[in-house]
Amino acid sequence: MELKARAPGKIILAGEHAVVHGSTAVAASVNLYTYVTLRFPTSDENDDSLKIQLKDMDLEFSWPIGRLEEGLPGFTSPVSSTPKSCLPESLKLIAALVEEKNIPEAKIGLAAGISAFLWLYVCIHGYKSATVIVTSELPLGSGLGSSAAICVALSATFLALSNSVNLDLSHQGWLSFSESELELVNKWAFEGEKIIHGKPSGIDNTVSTYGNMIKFRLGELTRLESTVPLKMLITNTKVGRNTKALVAGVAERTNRHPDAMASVFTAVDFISKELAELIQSPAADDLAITEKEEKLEELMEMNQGLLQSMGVSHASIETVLRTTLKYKLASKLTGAGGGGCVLTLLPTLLSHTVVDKVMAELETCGFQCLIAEIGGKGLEICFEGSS
Ligand SMILES: Nc1ncnc2c1ncn2[C@@H]1O[C@H](COP(=O)(O)OP(=O)(O)OP(=O)(O)O)[C@@H](O)[C@H]1O
Ligand SMILES: C[C@@](O)(CCO)CC(=O)[O-]
Ligand SMILES: [Mg+2]
Repeated sequence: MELKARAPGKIILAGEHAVVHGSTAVAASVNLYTYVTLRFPTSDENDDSLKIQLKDMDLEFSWPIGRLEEGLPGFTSPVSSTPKSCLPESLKLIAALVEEKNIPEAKIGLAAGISAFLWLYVCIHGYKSATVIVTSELPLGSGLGSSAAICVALSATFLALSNSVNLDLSHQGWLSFSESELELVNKWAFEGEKIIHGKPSGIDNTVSTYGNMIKFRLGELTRLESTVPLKMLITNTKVGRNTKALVAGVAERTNRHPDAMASVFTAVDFISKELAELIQSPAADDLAITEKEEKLEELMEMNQGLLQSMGVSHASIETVLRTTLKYKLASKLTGAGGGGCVLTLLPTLLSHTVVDKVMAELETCGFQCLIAEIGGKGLEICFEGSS
């Protein structure tokens, strides 16, 4: 039996980092996906190992089942219906199993993703042979939620072939999960994100699971329907960074300046709530849309200023801000910052010539530009051969 899942990346329109500290944030899925295929060997294949193939990087890691039983004991009767947190003792055992694979130094960031994979798999399927294949359209570690997308896609394939989910195996093409199944996948994916991020808010896995646009606060999501088209230019500065370290940096700054940072988080909360109201309020004509876009630009600028005061901007992000401002366009970082991706609102009436010019200028700085569709579908699965 072979099954494939795809889970989208995301942009955060307002509220990253502050959301970890209890503020509201607004996020939307993007039409770039991580794909995970799960295959159990047939009895005559005689394959007694757990393998993960990272196709885009031409890497494969594999553990004999006996090595998993010995290195990560206690999973002879796995439970897929109750998401389990990976405690520090188990994380140490997993780290040892990953270390044995001698991941090339330049790709060492992958260790976190491989650890999340091992945890989710062993919790849900125990010591069962399988091959897992991963491909992704998302840049890794760039603020577009690659860690959440892989955790959602892994959890979905593992759960779909467990006894916690009932699926129509004859369905052709991409298939959505039921609400209760999505909730279960999202909870497991959050456990994976905890391994990668340390202290995630859960917004990234939630928007990847459910898709569309959401308002999120303290684990609670509200679905949003935008009345404006919302076209965003995404500029990848290609400056590598790691969400776990950036989230930890904001927590340290909060410990040093608790009152000042509490005010920053409160300001972000108001910005996110206003932004959510704004994008949902009716817009009768072009004038109303333009007015909304202007307000949205102001909120993005204010949020960026507050992200700077949290210490998560970067010289490359500032270069994008300065460049887009020359064309009177507003931008903010998206995701964890420290490099990674920047969003620029492209107003509805903006001419193609200006868009082309700004993109060309950003690209001469060595950045990569893309205009992604936002607010599309969330997690979907498909039985191989039918997509
Ligand atoms: N396709 C993938 N294959 C293997 N590991 C992956 C994959 N996608 C993500 N990861 C893991 O997630 C890490 C990147 O996660 P990180 O949270 O730092 O960035 P991000 O999720 O892309 O951005 P943000 O959290 O700001 O949205 C990678 O270093 C790797 O460990
Ligand atoms: C930086 C952060 O707020 C968003 C990363 O996309 C972390 C999180 O919410 O888990
Ligand atoms: Mg991430």
